[in-house]
Amino acid sequence: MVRLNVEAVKNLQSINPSNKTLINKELPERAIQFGEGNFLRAYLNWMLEKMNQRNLFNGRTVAIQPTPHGKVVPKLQAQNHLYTTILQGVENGEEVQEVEVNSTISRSINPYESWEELLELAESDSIEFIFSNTTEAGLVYTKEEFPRTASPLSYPGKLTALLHRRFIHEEGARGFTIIPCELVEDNGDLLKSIVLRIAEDWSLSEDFKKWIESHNTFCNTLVDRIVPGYPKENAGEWERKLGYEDVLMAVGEPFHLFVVEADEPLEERLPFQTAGLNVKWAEVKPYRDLKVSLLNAPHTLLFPVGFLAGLQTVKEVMGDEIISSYVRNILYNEILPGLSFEKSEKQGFADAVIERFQNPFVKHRLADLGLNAVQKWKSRVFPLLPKDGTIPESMTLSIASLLHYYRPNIVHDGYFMGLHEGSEYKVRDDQVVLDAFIDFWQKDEQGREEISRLLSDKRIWGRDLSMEANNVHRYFLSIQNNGAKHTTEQMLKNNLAFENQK
Ligand SMILES: NC(=O)c1ccc[n+]([C@@H]2O[C@H](COP(=O)([O-])OP(=O)(O)OC[C@H]3O[C@@H](n4cnc5c(N)ncnc54)[C@H](O)[C@@H]3O)[C@@H](O)[C@H]2O)c1
Ligand SMILES: O=P(O)(O)OC[C@@H](O)[C@@H](O)[C@H](O)[C@H](O)CO
Repeated sequence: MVRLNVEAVKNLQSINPSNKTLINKELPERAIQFGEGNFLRAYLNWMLEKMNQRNLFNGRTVAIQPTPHGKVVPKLQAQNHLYTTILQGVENGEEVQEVEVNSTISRSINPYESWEELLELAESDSIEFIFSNTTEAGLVYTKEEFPRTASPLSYPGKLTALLHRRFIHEEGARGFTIIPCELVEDNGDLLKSIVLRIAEDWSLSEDFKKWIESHNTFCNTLVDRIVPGYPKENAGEWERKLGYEDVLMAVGEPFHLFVVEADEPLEERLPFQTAGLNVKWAEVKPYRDLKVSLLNAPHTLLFPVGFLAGLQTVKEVMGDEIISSYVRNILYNEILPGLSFEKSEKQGFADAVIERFQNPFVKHRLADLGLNAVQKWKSRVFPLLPKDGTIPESMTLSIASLLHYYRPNIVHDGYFMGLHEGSEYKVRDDQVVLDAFIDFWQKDEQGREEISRLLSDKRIWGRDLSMEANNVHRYFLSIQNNGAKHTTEQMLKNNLAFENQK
């Protein structure tokens, strides 16, 4: 079977003239994107494609590999930077499906090999926008040297170097509109503050720092679309249908929401709404609170429980009577009451989340939700806890499950592999977190004292959770002895009995 590339698309277009992939259209490079992961490709690039199809944006982006271990850039290059987006779901009771080839990436750069090629983009007149998605782990301050002739390691380091090149290239140069898509609170403000801090570390001039402030716009954003990415289980089926091999196929749900908070009107330069996309130029916080609390936090909470119960995907979780009741308990009983939104609004959002979790086409793998889970606990779950700091029952059970899930079988550099019912899965998190769990599981036994010590470690959780040690230990033991499903069932029964007594 042929690999997806320009030739393959031309052949398809000769067979099927309704295939409108914009391969022949010369479009200027108008943006840089740090990150080339599934999400960015099935979300931002999909939106750019939609605009290009309507002659609205008329531009392409240059994709930058954010880390030295990236594997996507060579794949993009082997496919002339083309890949397929597959959106599937149920809307108003009707099955919907959209499959198209995305042609919005003009080229891709591995900055660790071609640093100067990246810096040259700073001198381009056509580039106006910088997008990014480097995960929560990428949007962080790292103290590092200014290597000048080689790429800094961090994303903000690369961005600072790029901005600096633009600043010194041309006096009074126009800056960029910088739109980070990482799921981090106040991502634009944070990125700007990190860039300014790095400029300070690197002793760059005051004029440069002023230019960052005055000539560049950093937007806070909120992104929403479930993108499980490559369809591992039925890739062959898709390739037979499509008529080509595509190792970068990205599956997602049709639902999408992009909230962008900008100091300047952007719709004219980025006509998302004109293209019919669900983009709001609005204050991010209310949307973010609702979405992170009712969609991301439940993801983070449900994954270890479902996984230990022998389930693989969110859809399977929703098909399991006990574990789906657990999810509903989290959503409706533990999270919803604490959210300060109008009742019908939060109820409506929660109902929609349940429907999105049930999407029969989206195979959102629990093991993927589990990447960087402790970081996600900190940013998504802890803000939901009651003021007195106590942890509700379902959440406590989730922590106990997380402790089991973070059990190393084989340790590698920067991650470890866990083992459950004969299958391996990857655990990635901050090194300090990984080290603490490696240490915990090396102990002769994981008793109450050890659990309490682990929970009290602020380097892991950012807070002391040891007051929940008894409860976590109880669930931890029950999962060990009776399994996660039975433990969940008991927890729900006890909870119900307790609720009925009140
Ligand atoms: N997949 C989804 O459903 C979805 C939906 C909304 C938001 N998101 C957000 O998008 C992020 C990425 O998801 P994805 O599905 O594209 O994952 P992915 O693994 O396909 O892509 C991750 C990208 O981040 C980069 N990256 C990873 N660690 C990094 C680090 N430490 N420093 C710099 N760059 C780093 C990778 O190189 C890659 O470009 C998630 O963390 C999430 O916050 C995902
Ligand atoms: O992508 P992650 O792993 O950071 O988070 C997992 C999910 O909660 C997340 O991807 C959601 O599906 C997404 O945020 C929906 O917009």
